[in-house]
Amino acid sequence: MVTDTLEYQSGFRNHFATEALPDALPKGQNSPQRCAYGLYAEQLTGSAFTSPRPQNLRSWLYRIRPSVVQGAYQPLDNRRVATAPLAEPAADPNQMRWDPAPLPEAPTDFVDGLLTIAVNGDAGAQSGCGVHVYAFNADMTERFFYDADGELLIVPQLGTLRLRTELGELEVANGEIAVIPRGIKFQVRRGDGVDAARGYVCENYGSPLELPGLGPIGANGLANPRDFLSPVAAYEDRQGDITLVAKFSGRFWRTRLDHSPLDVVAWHGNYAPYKYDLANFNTINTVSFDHPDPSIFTVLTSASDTPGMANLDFVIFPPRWMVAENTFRPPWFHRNLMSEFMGLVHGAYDAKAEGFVPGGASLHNCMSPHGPDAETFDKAAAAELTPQYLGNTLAFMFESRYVYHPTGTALDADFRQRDYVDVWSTLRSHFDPTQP
Ligand SMILES: O=C(O)Cc1cc(O)ccc1O
Ligand SMILES: [Fe+2]
Repeated sequence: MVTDTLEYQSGFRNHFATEALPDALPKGQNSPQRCAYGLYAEQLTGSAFTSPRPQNLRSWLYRIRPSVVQGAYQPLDNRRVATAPLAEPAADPNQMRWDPAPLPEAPTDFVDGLLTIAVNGDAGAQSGCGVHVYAFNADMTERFFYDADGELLIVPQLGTLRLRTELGELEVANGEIAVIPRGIKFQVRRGDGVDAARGYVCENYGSPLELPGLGPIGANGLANPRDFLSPVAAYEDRQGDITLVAKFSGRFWRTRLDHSPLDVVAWHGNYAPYKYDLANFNTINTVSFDHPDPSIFTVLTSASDTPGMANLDFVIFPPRWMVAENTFRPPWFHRNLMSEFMGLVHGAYDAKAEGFVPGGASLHNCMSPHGPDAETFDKAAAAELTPQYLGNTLAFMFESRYVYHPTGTALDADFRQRDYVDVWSTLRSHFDPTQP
């Protein structure tokens, strides 16, 4: 358990410079003949060297030992985590919903507590994503992890997380998110007083998440850059019998280290983990009529090769005023090209009266019809349209141009709601050709 308060640097993808010891960062250059304190310089890139400047991501790490000091990797069995493309892709047009994944009884850490719900695209082609839930009750102490297949967008639902990364530590609570860029080594512990933790992870195989363009909204709004927080350098100089787990090309691997990989004394650059408190989202919505498209709630987006068609959009449905006049206010019935995975961080979601609970999930794939359940429809069609504050709510969506393939484990899970489609079955025809 960890109790200290952490320090952060603010700004989305800023060029940060941070050192845990004075003058550990070289001045005016990246790779001096000898680094201060006997450190090794190591560059970590998150883009091609030749990526355009706005997409160019790299950091310089000054560490006690370079990352090459490691043993040989051996395969590590992990049947709970899958990667796209699946050997037997199983997408179907049914609407799907799950209760929260059960919390483990036996000691289970974050890596062992991951369970894949669905994947899309092709990790090897750097497109699509994997959607996992995690449920764990043990801290990683001698185990560290990195993911070469994608960056990890972590959405806690139960229990604060302490993310100990090569570039420093972050604490992430319910209502906040964290992003660990591809390749960064880290371990996950529980925050102070947390017994068991649960939440969602989107493993983005595609281009790194960035802030959406604001178009006519202007220079401010939605997620503002200064609210994104990255850690300050923090290192441990610790020997031990350490295991480094890697997710590489769809499989898990492990190697031995005789030291902690969290040995970066100083770093500078724009490739770093970050966190964001969703309460800082400047929500913009209608003040006249009709329910806007949910793209207006985009927090972060990962571009695909086709402009406007995201590899992945991370969208939230935050607390907000509903004031639309002469309007059916909840989400409308719809069928979309984009595929939608949803989760609930807390409270209730305005399209579903029952059954979609915090920690649960739903999947509405390309062109699968969905929308308000029958109870929500009846209430909203009759509601008095006074200004209404939707306070206790925080849902999110991982929306993608690529169809999600649920894993066999998710399809067969006890916590899958096999009768989900019935939430719409009592919607009856009200049609009367004599009543305009
Ligand atoms: O399906 C959902 O609940 C997500 C969603 C919300 C909304 O307000 C409009 C469209 C949409 O897909
Ligand atoms: Fe939808």
